[in-house]
Amino acid sequence: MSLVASAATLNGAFDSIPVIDIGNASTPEQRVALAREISNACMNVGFFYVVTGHGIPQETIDNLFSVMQDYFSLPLETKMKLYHKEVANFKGYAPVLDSNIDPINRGDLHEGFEAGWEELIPKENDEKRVNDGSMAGPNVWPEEPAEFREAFLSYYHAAIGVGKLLFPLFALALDLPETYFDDKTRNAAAIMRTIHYPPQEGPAGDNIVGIGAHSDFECFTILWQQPGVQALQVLNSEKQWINATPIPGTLVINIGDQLARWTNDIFRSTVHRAINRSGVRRYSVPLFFGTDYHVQIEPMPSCVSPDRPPKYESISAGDYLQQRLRDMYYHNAPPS
Ligand SMILES: O=C(O)CCC(=O)C(=O)O
Ligand SMILES: [Fe+2]
Repeated sequence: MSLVASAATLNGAFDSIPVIDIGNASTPEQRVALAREISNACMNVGFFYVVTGHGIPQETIDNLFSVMQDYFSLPLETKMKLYHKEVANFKGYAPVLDSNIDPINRGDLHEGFEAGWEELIPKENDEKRVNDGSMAGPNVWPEEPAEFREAFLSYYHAAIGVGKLLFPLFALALDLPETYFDDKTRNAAAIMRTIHYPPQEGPAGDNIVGIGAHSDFECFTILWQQPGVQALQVLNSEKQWINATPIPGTLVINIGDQLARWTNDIFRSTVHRAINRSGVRRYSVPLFFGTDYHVQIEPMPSCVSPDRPPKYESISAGDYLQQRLRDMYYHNAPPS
């Protein structure tokens, strides 16, 4: 069955999020079977958990979790020294209510710290940085906790490894050669955020939630969420919010708008939100994985048919991302 025909059989009325074991993918047969599972998840849900084989050591996760807790406990004025509206492309610190991802809301009840690609041992001429085009700009790092940069980047590079495992599987899932994305993802354009959601006790419906209903901007997101604290919810086609309960030892993967555009919405970029009503602080770490920023994104031929004409114009990945970031952060007063 063609991709377009398969997509037409799936209606997005899921009531749970699939868990996919990416550990057994060494033989061609295993890879094809795995790609089929991924394809179904992307066409019907747009979200899945990956279990085993993601390869991020527990110690790397624990170290990041520990520095995040220390960092977000610092006084606001210390964190505001790296305010992200004064840093290129929004790297650095964003305080609570600074972003508003859902225009019907008043603000997102979380604070975050964001950085992009950087070698752990700094390189004088890091070609990956230089090639970032419209998204270029160095990272900034807090002075304390002292281990913050190392813990952040160690996890970052491990998560990039997960993205590199997934792109060939997405290609197979789209009936493309496994190498299809290789020359489009040389610089692994990826921005990672560490996020702290304070517990929320106010009335429901006051238009402030942890992060309002939205879809992600890049190709796909690799999310670590703190075990034991439920907050993330995913919207199905029946307009029901389905809990993406943290499952220890897994990462959550979700399709973003760039891959949805590329696949003419055959892969779903599903709306989600996070509300922390647990009574305790909650931490999460999304890494937004994209293509190189100069890559043009337009519906691919295998995802277009007479019944499914192209839904999107061609746009460069970097320009698209910049526009979406501006809309999110300048929700009250757009920059002139
Ligand atoms: O914190 C979460 O669980 C989700 C975060 C998220 O959706 C985002 O940052 O785009
Ligand atoms: Fe998101």
